[in-house]
Amino acid sequence: MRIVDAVVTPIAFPDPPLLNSAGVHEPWALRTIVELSCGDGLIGLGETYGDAPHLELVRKAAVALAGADPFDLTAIRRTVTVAVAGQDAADRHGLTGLPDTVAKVFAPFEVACLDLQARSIGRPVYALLGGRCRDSVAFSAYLFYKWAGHPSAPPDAFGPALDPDGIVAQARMLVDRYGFRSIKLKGGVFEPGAEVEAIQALRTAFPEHPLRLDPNCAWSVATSHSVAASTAGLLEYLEDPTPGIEGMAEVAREAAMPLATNMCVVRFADIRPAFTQGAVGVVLADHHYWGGLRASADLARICDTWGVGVSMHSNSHLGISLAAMVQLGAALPNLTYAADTHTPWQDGLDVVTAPLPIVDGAVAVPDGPGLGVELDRDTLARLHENYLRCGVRVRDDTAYMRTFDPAFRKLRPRW
Ligand SMILES: O=C([O-])C(=O)C[C@H](O)[C@@H](O)C(=O)[O-]
Ligand SMILES: [Mg+2]
Repeated sequence: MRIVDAVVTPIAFPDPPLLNSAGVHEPWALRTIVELSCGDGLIGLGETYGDAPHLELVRKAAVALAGADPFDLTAIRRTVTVAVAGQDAADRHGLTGLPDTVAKVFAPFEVACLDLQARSIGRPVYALLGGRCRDSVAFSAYLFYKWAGHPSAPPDAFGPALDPDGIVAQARMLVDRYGFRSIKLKGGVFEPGAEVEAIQALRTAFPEHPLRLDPNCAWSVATSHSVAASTAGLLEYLEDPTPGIEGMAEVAREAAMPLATNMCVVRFADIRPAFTQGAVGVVLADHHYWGGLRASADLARICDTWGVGVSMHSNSHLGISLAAMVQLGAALPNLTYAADTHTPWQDGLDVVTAPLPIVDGAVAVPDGPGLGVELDRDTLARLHENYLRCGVRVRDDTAYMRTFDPAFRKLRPRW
């Protein structure tokens, strides 16, 4: 098998005004869809970020992959490394430098190659990751403070959520629709006491659901200590309360609950300092920046060796990413927590013909060949038209927030 065609399509889809410590989601979320074809009717799919500097590198890598063997991921990674060398696509996660850039650019091609490999033998992707450990992969309800709608548009269907009652109503809507069995609140938006009240209200409304709070490093070490003390017994984990491995380690020494992260352990080089200092009890894997599904499985194995739990991180995404997360989640023996997903916020819109449904808070692992999803070409074309027209080229929650509140700044920590 040889790759004869690598098609890279940037897309944009509507996104509600979800608030976080950096600002607010813009009306359009960007993604890039990768299709690898071997000329025999088989197509492998991948999905990644849509920010312009990243897209440019994905395009360069795609050109360089013509003629590559989709089974030779070592050679494909080498080709990607050469194609992106010297061109840093630094991003808002602080991912920067060649190893981080290679991991992010290689990831959608690795997923697409695994999709191709699996399709060519009529087996699901999880079979290439060591086999299936579970029949379904659990996801959590991912709550956000949000405005009623984007200020330039009418209110959206989700409604506002700006206080504990609004957060509980949002949780109720997501739990009723999808059956989620655990709940994560994106914090770092209001002063910490208000967010603790929201957690207390969630605990009263959902006595059995494990709860998580993630302020994306909006708090100092001292504030984190105090929030950890007032949420002891309420949270299954507290995610990224404060910036940096050292700060997290200080908080972890006193916190009753494990600390989780997708911000201070984001590459293999972070593991030793974070784990030796006891900074985190849970790592949120994300194949989009850890370098694909196999690299994420390696991460999970290292976590297991250290007695660190594994969950999964998400950014606004569509159904190819969800399918990749499900295939990975199926194969990870130690996926001990429900994974994050932004899927409900896309309100049914997808780039695949039959999106994997979330039922009873979980996605049943598909047994069909490859990732288990097919591209919806009409929707792909429509979302690409959105991309051409929408004018957004890099996700910038802070700049968008500043159009409404010019004094707003991204402060980490803020409180
Ligand atoms: O767990 C996290 O930190 C995230 O999911 C990061 C995302 O960017 C989230 O904050 C968002 O969508 O605003
Ligand atoms: Mg997080």
